[in-house]
Amino acid sequence: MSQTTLGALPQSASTVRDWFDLLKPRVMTLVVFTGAIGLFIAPAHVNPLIGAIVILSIAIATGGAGAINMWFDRDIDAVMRRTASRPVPAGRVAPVDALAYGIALSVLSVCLIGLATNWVAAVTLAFCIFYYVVIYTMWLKRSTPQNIVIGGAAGAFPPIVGWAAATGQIGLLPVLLFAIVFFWTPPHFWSLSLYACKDYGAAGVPMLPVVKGARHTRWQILIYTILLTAVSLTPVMIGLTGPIYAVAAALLDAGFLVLALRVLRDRQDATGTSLTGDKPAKQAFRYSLAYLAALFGAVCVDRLL
Ligand code: HEM
Ligand SMILES: CC(C)=CCC/C(C)=C/CC/C(C)=C/COP(=O)(O)OP(=O)(O)O
Repeated sequence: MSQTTLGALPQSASTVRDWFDLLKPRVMTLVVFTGAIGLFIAPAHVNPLIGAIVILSIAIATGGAGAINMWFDRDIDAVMRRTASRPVPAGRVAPVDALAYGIALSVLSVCLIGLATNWVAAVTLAFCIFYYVVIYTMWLKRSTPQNIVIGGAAGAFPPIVGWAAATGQIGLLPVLLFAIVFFWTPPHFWSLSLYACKDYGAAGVPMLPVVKGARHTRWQILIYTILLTAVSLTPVMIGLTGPIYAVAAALLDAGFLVLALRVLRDRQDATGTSLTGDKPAKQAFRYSLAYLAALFGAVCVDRLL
């Protein structure tokens, strides 16, 4: 179905809920959390009001970028069961309105953080929006199975934004936090894509399991989880974090490695398709969310105590 055809769909009335859903609020919570931790652990005093504005700006940016993503992806979202009832493909919000809403929020977020803090934070946030909308959504998502590896960097910028807002600079610790989210994204998303894979195939999105198959994806999940373990322990190795983070990271990494191994060893047919209803992949996806939240929580506790 072409985007033009969808754009011409008759519209039914939108609700406040639709405008809220355009912001991808559930994903936003964790993105904003990582940005807030970047702000909290920075070695600078931040006025609480300014801190609240920074967190709000990251939330508005994530929401704005999400709305533009939903505008652009309305053709593929209409094909996938998971996304077909979203406000734009379901015809409750006109594509042009979703685009205008996303652009307005994106501009607002950059102005807000720039006026409240500094240009380093504003430029980093603007680049983050650009990366998610243009590099990931418009370019990589539809063109390569490495889409979420390279494009996934978009979701890794918020800790740098938070730190930059507090200090006016980009430090080594937030860069390591960026790297953690970067290496976390493939096991996070590929675990999900193992059992949501058919949808992506139908929509023509070249996600890894669609292009390379489930067996290859299982190996990639394990490889990236090992890389994630190495990266998440780097702050400990170079003395940027202390024992609280060291213990938390070691335990969380051990759990993720066990689950990634279970995904690899899941009972499967010759093509790698699960015979257990993808139970291990579902567990790994859920664990990925708890992992990132707990790891960032541990950095914060470790640095502030
Ligand atoms: C390119 C990178 C990523 C892709 C393709 C991706 C994709 C997805 C998908 C498809 C879901 C399923 C739920 C839904 O329908 O929205 C999901 C859930 C989720 N993702 Fe990601 N994700 C990525 C990166 C991230 C990042 C960087 C974060 C946060 C730091 C994040 C946080 C979450 C959360 C919190 C959920 C659970 C939402 C819920 O409760 O439904 N994701 N992700
Ligand atoms: C601060 C800021 C601007 C952050 C933007 C980065 C961001 C929102 C990262 C989260 C990544 C994400 C939701 C990917 C899913 O996109 P998708 O299009 O593949 O997923 P979908 O199929 O559910 O739409």
